[in-house]
Formats: sequence, structure tokens, C-alpha cells
Amino acid sequence: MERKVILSTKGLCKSYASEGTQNHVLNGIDLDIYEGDFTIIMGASGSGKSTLLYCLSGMDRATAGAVLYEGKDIAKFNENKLTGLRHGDFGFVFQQIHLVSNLNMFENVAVPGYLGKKRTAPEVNKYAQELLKKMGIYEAFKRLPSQVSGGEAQRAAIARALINEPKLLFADEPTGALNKRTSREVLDLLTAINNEGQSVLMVTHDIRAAVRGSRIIYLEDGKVLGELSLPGYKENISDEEFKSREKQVNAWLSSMSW
Ligand SMILES: Nc1ncnc2c1ncn2[C@@H]1O[C@H](COP(=O)(O)OP(=O)(O)OP(=O)(O)O)[C@@H](O)[C@H]1O
Repeated sequence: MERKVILSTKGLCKSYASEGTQNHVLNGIDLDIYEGDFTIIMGASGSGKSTLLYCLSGMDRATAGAVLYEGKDIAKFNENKLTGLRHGDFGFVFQQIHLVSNLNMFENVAVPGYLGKKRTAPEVNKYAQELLKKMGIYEAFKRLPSQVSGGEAQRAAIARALINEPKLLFADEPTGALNKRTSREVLDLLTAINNEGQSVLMVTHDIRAAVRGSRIIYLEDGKVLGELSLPGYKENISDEEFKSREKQVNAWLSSMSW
């Protein structure tokens, strides 16, 4: 069965000017991102992972080449259209959580829904409550971000990213600031929503996060060096299956960084 492409890049290049020279960070990336996948971007520090995520999601502009979304090159969108795309079509989760400090957990999730205008306010309220329940933080409904743990705040950030039902959820090191247990809880949630059909693209250094992927892409010096496809990760995976998957990913990563 042919899989649907959500985003694709053609000859994507990104350079930054620094101290009179050009730093060529992305060097001609041709890539398709598929619907339903849990796509992982890996690579050494500085290989261009976050820059690729920013260019794919319209948070930054390519220097050359195209980023195609629904047949249109978003690199050519004006600021207004890019903002609309980021708010309406994509969702974002970052290592730094950035909840609005004077809004409670429910409001942090619901407000982007009111702004998204895809649903009426009562519909947004209902959906925000559903998402808080799904993320296991309904009890923290009325608490301010300063009154919850890092893991709870990241779960609220995931709920917020999902409120407008994004075509693609981008996650940049979402567990980078969390301890092992809360990282696992957050990864379990991302796995669960991916198993329900949500397309996810995640940048990570962490192999325990990468094993969640159905496709892992390895960047080196701003180019795709290789990729690995894996069967979808099941939420009730046994320890044995996890270890064998981890071994496969580790062996592949060693071959990439050889
Ligand atoms: N806004 C910017 N201005 C100038 N240079 C930048 C900018 N953003 C990134 N860079 C440079 O681009 C290169 C790639 O950065 P990027 O953050 O994409 O790498 P990364 O693979 O995500 O790294 P890490 O794993 O360390 O987060 C680095 O050399 C970085 O210094």
C-alpha cells in the first residue's frame, strides 16, 4: 500500500552567516516524511537535527531547496501563512517546556484551541479536558505550571500541542530535561498517540527514545547518512522485545557513526 507523504524536502540547504563566513548546516536534504510514522532524527551534536526540524516545521526558512507541504513550498510562504501553518497544522513539544506561567494547566491547553478557531469554545473546553485525562494530569487541572512536576508540565505541553489536531507533531528532545522515569512516561504517551494515528517527528540523542520510532533517520554534517525502518512500537512491549529492538538500533547506530 502506498503511504501518504506529509512533508517532503528537495535539496534542502540551510546556512548561517557567522563572523563573515557561512556555516553550511544542512547540505542538500531530500526526504519524505510519511503519515502515521513515528519518525526519529538522530545524529551527532551539531549535525543539524534541530535545524532540520525548524525548516520542516516553518519555524525557520531554508536557504535553498524546497519544503513541500500539501504540494506547496512553505519556504516561499510569507510570515502570516507560516504562522497559520505552525498554529493550525503542526504541533510542537520542546525540551524547554514554556507553559504560560499565569495560566493554569487547563488554560494552557485550551487557549491555543480558542486561537486555532477549528472548534467552538465549548468544544475546545471538552477536548482540552479529554486531553488532560489522556495525559494523566486531569487532577492538576487548576494548578499553575509552578505547582506541577517537570513530567506533568511536559504532559500538559503535549496536550497543548495536540489541541488543534495537528497533521504532524514535532518534538525536539522532549525528554531532554526529564529524569528516567518521567522520560519513560512521556515516551509512553507519545507512543500511545502515535498508535492512535498521530504522526510524530522527534529529534533525540537518547537511544531509549529512538527505539520508539518506526523510522530512524541519521544525519551527518547536514546530510542524510542512512535510515532504519522498524515495526511500530507496541505499548505493551515485553522486556525481551525491547532489548532486541534496542540491540538492533544500537548496532545500526554503530554502523552509522563508524
Ligand atoms: N541561529 C543560528 N545561528 C547560527 N548558527 C546556528 C544557529 N542555529 C544553529 N546553528 C549552528 O548550526 C549547527 C547545527 O545546529 P543544530 O542545533 O541544528 O544541531 P543539532 O544536531 O540539533 O545539535 P545538538 O544535538 O547539539 O542539539 C551548529 O553548528 C550550530 O551552532
